Amino acid sequence: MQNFITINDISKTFWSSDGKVETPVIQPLSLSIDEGELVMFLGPSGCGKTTLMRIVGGLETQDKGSITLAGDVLSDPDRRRGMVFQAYSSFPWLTVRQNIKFGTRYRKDISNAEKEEVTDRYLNMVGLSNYADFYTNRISGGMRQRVAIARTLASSPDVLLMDEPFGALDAQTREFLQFQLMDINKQEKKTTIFVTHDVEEAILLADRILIFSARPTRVIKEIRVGDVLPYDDRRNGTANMEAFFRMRGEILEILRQEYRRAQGET
Ligand SMILES: Nc1ncnc2c1ncn2[C@@H]1O[C@H](COP(=O)(O)OP(=O)(O)OP(=O)(O)O)[C@@H](O)[C@H]1O
Repeated sequence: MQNFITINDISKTFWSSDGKVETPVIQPLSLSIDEGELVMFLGPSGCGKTTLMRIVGGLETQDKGSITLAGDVLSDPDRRRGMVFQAYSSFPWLTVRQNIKFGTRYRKDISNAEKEEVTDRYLNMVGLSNYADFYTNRISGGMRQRVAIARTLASSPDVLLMDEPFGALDAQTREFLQFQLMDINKQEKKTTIFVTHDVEEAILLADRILIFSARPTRVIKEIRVGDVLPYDDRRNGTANMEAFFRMRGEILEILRQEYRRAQGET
């Protein structure tokens, strides 16, 4: 479905607690995301990427504008939007398996037996079957993040919202989960918004990269990665490296220019 998520003229300003200092973060901004699309948000630090994602997730309210999901206007958080943050979040009094199963708790579309199957499926997918009965305060941070991702997927949201989910992971776990996410996105056609600082991660994962300006933010560049680097090549590790590095260089230059512009140098 085209325009599965639409962001219509959203604006947001934060105010200091005494109401004297305003920080305009998002000026009227509109964009749309298709069903099954994996869109990466890139932009200078503090430009408003997380704020925009939190507004899409219903965790932050916009001053003006609206968000629709499959035609429905969104407000409060609901099960249709699943969020994964950088900080590892899991319930330490539950085992790995129980944590993941917790994601299925409010699902009415599947039976109890299917909830067990779904739990096992995501437990395997994130490579934690051998740790199923461990409490999550007895596993590493990277493993806890895998639990959080599996739990969110088990809840079967229509949209996955990921805020630097792999930012704190070691290189191997990060790469493993990046490929898992690519597979999930393609197999389940899971619409995903993913915030990152990592240009290479953005190119590896994205159907489309949106580069945001400094505050108040707007989209300054849109890149359909697959036009230059076909998805299968990226997934199989056979991407044209010259094209990869050219795209990386172009993006870094846009970010550099935006940084300088925001500092008043250009
Ligand atoms: N609750 C809040 N109250 C006041 N200001 C806020 C609040 N949340 C965010 N901000 C400010 O809004 C701006 C955008 O923050 P946001 O976290 O959305 O940026 P970001 O692009 O995700 O940054 P980063 O890439 O560094 O994570 C920043 O200047 C931040 O200080």
